[in-house]
Amino acid sequence: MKITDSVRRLKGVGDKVENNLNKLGIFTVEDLLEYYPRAYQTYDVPVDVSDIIPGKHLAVRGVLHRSLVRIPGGHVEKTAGTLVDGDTRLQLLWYRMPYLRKQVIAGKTYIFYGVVKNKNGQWTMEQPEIYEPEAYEKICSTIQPIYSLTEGVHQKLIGKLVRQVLEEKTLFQDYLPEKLRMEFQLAEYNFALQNIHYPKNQETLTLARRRLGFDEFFLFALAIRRMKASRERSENIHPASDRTWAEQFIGCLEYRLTNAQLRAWKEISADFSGPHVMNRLLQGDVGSGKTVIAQLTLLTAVQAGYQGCLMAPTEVLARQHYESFVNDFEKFYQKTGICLRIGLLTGSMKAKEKRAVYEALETHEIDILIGTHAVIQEKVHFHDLGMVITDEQHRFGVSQREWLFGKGSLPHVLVMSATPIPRTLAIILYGDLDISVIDELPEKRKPIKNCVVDPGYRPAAYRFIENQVRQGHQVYIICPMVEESEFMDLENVLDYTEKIRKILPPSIKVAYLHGKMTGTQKDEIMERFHRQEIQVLVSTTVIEVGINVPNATVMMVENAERFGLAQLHQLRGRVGRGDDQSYCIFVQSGKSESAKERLEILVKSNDGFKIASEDLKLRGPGDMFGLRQSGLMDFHIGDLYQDSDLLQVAGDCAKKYENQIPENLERRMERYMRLAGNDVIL
Ligand SMILES: Nc1ncnc2c1ncn2[C@@H]1O[C@H](COP(=O)(O)OP(=O)(O)OP(=O)(O)O)[C@@H](O)[C@H]1O
Repeated sequence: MKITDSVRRLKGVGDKVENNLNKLGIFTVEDLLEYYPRAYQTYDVPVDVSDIIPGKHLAVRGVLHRSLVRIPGGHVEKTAGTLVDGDTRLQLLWYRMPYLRKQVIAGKTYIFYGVVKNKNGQWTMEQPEIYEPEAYEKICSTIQPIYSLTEGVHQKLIGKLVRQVLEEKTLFQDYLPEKLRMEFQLAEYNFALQNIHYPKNQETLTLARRRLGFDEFFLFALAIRRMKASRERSENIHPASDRTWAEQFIGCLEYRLTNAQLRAWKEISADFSGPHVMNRLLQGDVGSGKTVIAQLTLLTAVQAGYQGCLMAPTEVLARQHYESFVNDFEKFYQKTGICLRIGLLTGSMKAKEKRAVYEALETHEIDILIGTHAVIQEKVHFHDLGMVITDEQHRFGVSQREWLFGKGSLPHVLVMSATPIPRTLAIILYGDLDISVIDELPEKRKPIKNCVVDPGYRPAAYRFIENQVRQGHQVYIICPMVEESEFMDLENVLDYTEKIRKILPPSIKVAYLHGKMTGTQKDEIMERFHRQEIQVLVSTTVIEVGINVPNATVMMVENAERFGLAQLHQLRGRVGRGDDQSYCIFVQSGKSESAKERLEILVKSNDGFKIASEDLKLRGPGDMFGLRQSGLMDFHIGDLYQDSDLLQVAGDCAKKYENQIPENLERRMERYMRLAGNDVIL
């Protein structure tokens, strides 16, 4: 067997299973081995009912004195049973599993595995796994993997297939020389694979994770270094030396650019007149003012006679940029008489509208095109594209390269990023790009006032919100779910909107926004929010990136404990974008002290990188696969924030051993580049 073989080679994989595995992105044996568990379960020694500890995964031993019964009522079919031990009773509850009533026999001893919660005043274990004592014995004191699943692929199947491959002892040769492994304290590769799937104990799991995380970062860093070394910087065929429009534009702004913005602009502007095409990263924390730099850049390209294009990661954001560009360049026109023609192209536009945009681009009747990535890649032909601005999640891969360069236009490229990463790490990750950093917020900005509260604070929060709206401001409320779920007791956008409409006076317009709405519906809501026709927007995290409504001054996050801190930091970045004092209310449901402590980090700091890194320290390495930070450069295991030390090690190692690494690593390098969202970077 070779690792590049199809999973079809494995015992137990026929057409149907293969198809289902493919849905999970598993095509080859290697894909399967790198389909790492999303979490682990520790199967401890069983306890008696009287010894249960709520809130923890537990194995409880007990005899059901009566058969399981059906619980009437509710939307979902329920089956229940009760374990009794002296005065303590534990209710066992299963949803949609009526067959258990026949399988589980009264009078027999079982082990029930799950989390004990207080449900309506009763200790309850929901959806417990059921084991006969002999079966439990086999897994007792082990750490078992939990894989993400899809229809037709269950835990046991993946486990069985993975074991089958792991038994092939000769499958992998560690490509890292032993000397290097020793120097950087890295486990051997086969050991790591074995222990990431079936850890012997917590310690071997930590070692495995470190090694495999290292591999991802190392090969990625190596690929970036090789690319940088091998790439001959293309010639600058779109020089632009006249800055007068940009200077006029700066003169028309209602605010002064910060020193950091001016510095970034100077660096970008120097690229325009340099000998090589621009390939630059513009990095700045939330709300630091990257958009105006993008405007200056595009304006300068247009002044030199070229077209420019700005690609946004979502439709909502593309439209928002479009509206603000049209607005800002209209003001510019009023003051200077210089007219820029802006176009919009998104997936949800009608075919006829799109055709009109294609035509206008070819005939150069549009100077700046704003759109999403999806549409821009296909049928678009520019007359002379000189400048492309994109975001970090969409650095260009092979297909986009064809699109960009196939037409011989060789434009400048500026990549924008709001991910707060220290420069040393940015150099490893973006080593192929020049880097400009906006490390300063506009001077008039007042720091956001934050608080972490429990749900009992809501009435006061609503009064506060009402007050802010009376003063002309707007409010976001974030819920983790779109609609109610019987499995998770979390706030959801639809019910919350209904509830808060009743609580707030009718003059306050409340609307909702979530990812299941169509593009047009979302646009409509966002436009109305921009126009201040909506004062309170209840939303999922769809508004996480980029939304800019400076009039919004309150962000209330329900079930804040459910989110990663980096994500909460991005969310919080939606307020505090204007001169007014802004507020962020994190509502923590549940009493967990550690969750509160985590959220307090946000209250204390506004430094995105520090926040994400502190988060890890608090949670400790035991929670390695817990809440991931928001998904920039999704490596399988490595997380930029949690593993920043490892990234640094991998970067150092790539630098030091660049020329001593075996030749045949190309395939794997490419693999990790693709993983991180970059086929091959320009
Ligand atoms: N120097 C400045 N002084 C005052 N306000 C500014 C300055 N620069 C930008 N702004 C304003 O700050 C707000 C945020 O800027 P912008 O939308 O460019 O942020 P961003 O860097 O793109 O942030 P994010 O990554 O969160 O989208 C905008 O309303 C913008 O007009």
